Amino acid sequence: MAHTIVGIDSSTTATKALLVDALDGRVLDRRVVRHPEGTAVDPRHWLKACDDAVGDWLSDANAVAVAGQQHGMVALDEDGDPVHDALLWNDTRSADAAHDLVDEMGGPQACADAVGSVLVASFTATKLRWLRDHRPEAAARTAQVLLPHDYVSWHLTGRRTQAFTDRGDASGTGYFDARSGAWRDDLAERALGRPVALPRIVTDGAAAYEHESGLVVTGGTGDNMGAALGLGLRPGDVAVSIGTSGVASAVSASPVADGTGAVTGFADATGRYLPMVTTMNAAGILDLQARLLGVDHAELGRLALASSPGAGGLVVSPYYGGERTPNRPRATGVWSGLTPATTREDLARAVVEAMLCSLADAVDLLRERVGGIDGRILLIGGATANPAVRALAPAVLGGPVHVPEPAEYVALGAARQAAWACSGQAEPPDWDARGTEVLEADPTPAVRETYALLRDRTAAWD
Ligand SMILES: Nc1ncnc2c1ncn2[C@@H]1O[C@H](COP(=O)(O)OP(=O)(O)O)[C@@H](O)[C@H]1O
Ligand SMILES: O=C(CO)[C@@H](O)[C@H](O)COP(=O)(O)O
Repeated sequence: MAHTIVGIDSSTTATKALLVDALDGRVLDRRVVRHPEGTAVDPRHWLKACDDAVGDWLSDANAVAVAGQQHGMVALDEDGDPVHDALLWNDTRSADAAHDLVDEMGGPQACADAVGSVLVASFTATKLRWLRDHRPEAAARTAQVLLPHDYVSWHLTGRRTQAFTDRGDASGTGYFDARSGAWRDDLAERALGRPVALPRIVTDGAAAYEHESGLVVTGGTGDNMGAALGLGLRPGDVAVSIGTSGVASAVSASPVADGTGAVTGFADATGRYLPMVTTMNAAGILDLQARLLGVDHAELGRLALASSPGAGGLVVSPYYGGERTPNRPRATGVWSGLTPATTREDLARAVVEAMLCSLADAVDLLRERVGGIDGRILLIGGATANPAVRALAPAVLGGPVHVPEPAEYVALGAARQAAWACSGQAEPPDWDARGTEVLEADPTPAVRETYALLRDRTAAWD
């Protein structure tokens, strides 16, 4: 029998599927199917994208797992059909609901103590509250709430079992106690205004469902937990992901409850925790800048590298779509320092520097609020392919940056979880670590200083 595993990343922009050798984690094939754009999406698109990406791989595979964009609200009726578009992690319409829920829970620290994180608009609970207040007829029909990865995993079982999730993704809902690993049904009910069914929690590395063919479906996890598993993230290291979101994350043996809200105290996919700092404006602002300049990513990178540190005095506050870190859901982008001498090269450089400054803030917050993070910075995610991002990352982050060999680490993490379930072992399989390139550059602290000035000056403008 073939020993193959399928790992799926159902991300914000696309479904990325990997066919992997179960024994050593070698990637045998890879497919990508894009998702619709926007922050509210009919979740059935993800099922079709999954089917199209996976094709006939499952007929021969031993196991499959899905890791998915965190937090999205998939509200389903009694028949399992969506009552509303899924509101994604980067949809900020529930910012007021987040504020109200945190107050109702007794304030930020009490909220973090209860669920591991201080709720912001990204969290599923806030989206349920928005549904209650703005789409009451849809809220009244909601029988079950799933996360994006749960919805796709359930589909892969043919819906022959009760829907399921894992503690990693559950910890991003706002109605799950990350410390004890149990649902807080009362908080889900309080958010939606009525009782609602939640998926069963599948233990890390366990099978959630086995088809008659022998194909095992495992619990899956959130995309950032998947990336940590795929990378084999070690204690002390920080993974910096530059996808639609910007993320700084680290594994931790103990739970984190940061009442300032900067660090979200998620669970991971191996029985530990994954404290994280997340930004909402990462690769997307490079995409927009490339469009505005009428160039592709390669040319954007070339232009940025042809400018100089500080982009000729141009500084950007990159919170174009509202921001989560800092918590400024109504923010828009701000450019400062345009002069008659500003060049296209400066316009490209300024956004790359701004995006990296925002990630450097995220790394600093993680290091300040979580102990023992003194290891490597590992850079992953789509925008890591950009030569300007690679060249400027060590300069802006102020030290060496390790870039693991290009791979879909979220999908690889899902595959590793699926292989783990087949192995029957207590720990995930010890697949060979991928090679890492070390990037170094002279630090440019002045770039971060001017960024911080603009960030703080514009805080009152939202
Ligand atoms: N060479 C590049 N330079 C800059 N951004 C890039 C490059 N290649 C891909 N991207 C961007 O990376 C993002 C996708 O990254 P990915 O980690 O897959 O994100 P997500 O998990 O949100 O789907 C997209 O915004 C894409 O345009
Ligand atoms: O909201 C978060 C983490 O809390 C995001 O990291 C989402 O999980 C989406 O990730 P990408 O699609 O950008 O990878």
